[in-house]
Amino acid sequence: MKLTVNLGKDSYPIYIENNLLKHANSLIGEIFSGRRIMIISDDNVYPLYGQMLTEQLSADYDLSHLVLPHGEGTKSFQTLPVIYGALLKARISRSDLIIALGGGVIGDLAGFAASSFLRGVKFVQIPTSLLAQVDSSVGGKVAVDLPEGKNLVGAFYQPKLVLIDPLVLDTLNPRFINDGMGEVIKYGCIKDSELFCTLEAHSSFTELKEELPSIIHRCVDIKRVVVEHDQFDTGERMLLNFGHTLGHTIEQYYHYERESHGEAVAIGMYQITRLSEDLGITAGKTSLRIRKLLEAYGLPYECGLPIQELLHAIAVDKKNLNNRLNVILLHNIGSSYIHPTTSAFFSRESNYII
Ligand SMILES: NC(=O)c1ccc[n+]([C@@H]2O[C@H](COP(=O)([O-])OP(=O)(O)OC[C@H]3O[C@@H](n4cnc5c(N)ncnc54)[C@H](O)[C@@H]3O)[C@@H](O)[C@H]2O)c1
Ligand SMILES: O=C(O)C(=O)C[C@@H](O)[C@H](O)[C@H](O)COP(=O)(O)O
Ligand SMILES: [Zn+2]
Repeated sequence: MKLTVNLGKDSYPIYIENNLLKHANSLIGEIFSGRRIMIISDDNVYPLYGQMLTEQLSADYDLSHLVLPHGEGTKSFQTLPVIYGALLKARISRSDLIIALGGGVIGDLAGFAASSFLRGVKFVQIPTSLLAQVDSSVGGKVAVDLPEGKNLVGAFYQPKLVLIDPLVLDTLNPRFINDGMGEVIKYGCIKDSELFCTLEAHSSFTELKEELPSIIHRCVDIKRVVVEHDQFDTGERMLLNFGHTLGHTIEQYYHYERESHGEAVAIGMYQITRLSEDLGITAGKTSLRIRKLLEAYGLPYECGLPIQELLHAIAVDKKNLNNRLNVILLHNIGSSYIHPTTSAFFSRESNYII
């Protein structure tokens, strides 16, 4: 399956196919005619898939690689000099290429390094986690975290190519399968009630496996359309942030060490919907449907934190504009909108526990 993200001169193809990694070479050759390639990966993924890639590419290119420790802690400002140093050592120039081989951490981090090194080096996304395949490898948001908040330093920088091989998910830890399902459920909530119903009908990842390539395709296609309409996140793209206002603050509160991104977003989606349902904004029973689906796919829906604890981190959310906190709410499943509000939305009951 092939999709194209149409963004004028920044357009790029996305391929989704089992065993794609085995012939990545030819697809990379279609978009890159330079000499040097640096593969950036982590210490879980590179031992599994690095060789498959290097065996194909080493005949045609000067290859180097950088393997970083896995985990969200690596997606930090402190890792950037390590990457820039490796790029300099490998003599990567603007005519060369960076390949991000890994989950969302590697994609966001290597993508940001690619956007900033020499003011921009081409990069390719080879996402290996479910979350990265359905969400982070597409759309060009690249970033690192700061202690004060998620993704606070970043750029919009589109890849030249995205290669999605669903078979690599066979080696992914079940926790991170569930994690990726958090973003899949998000797409159902914001844009696709049919997808949501399909997920309800299967009610576990094992049952869903046969349909996985088409589910990945559906999610990527939803994101493609949104990004084509609003690449720079000034309107419709904010809908992709459903559950993230609370989700990002939960991640930050626990120093990016407790809830994974998908888990935190899962809690965020349920809790914001519970709040908006209480306010009569969202149709009754919507939060219950979300909660049941999160439970079925092994995701949390609460974390026991008083919402007061999160207010300062909510204040640095990137959707906040002109002193308005823009939160993403649902009318009902499949229908989302941007709700401009203030911190009173979150603090009207001071002891609200999420
Ligand atoms: N840019 C975006 O649009 C966007 C969208 C969603 C999430 N994100 C970001 O993505 C990050 C989370 O991504 P993630 O969930 O992929 O985390 P991750 O990159 O940490 O990957 C999860 C874990 O799985 C391992 N792994 C990855 N692929 C594997 C495979 N095939 N086999 C075995 N192990 C494998 C990794 O080493 C890691 O331990 C967060 O930082 C989040 O903010 C960005
Ligand atoms: O691509 C987008 O736009 C998204 O919001 C997708 C989110 O799933 C993702 O977590 C993104 O990194 C959040 O971006 P941020 O702008 O809230 O940092
Ligand atoms: Zn996300």
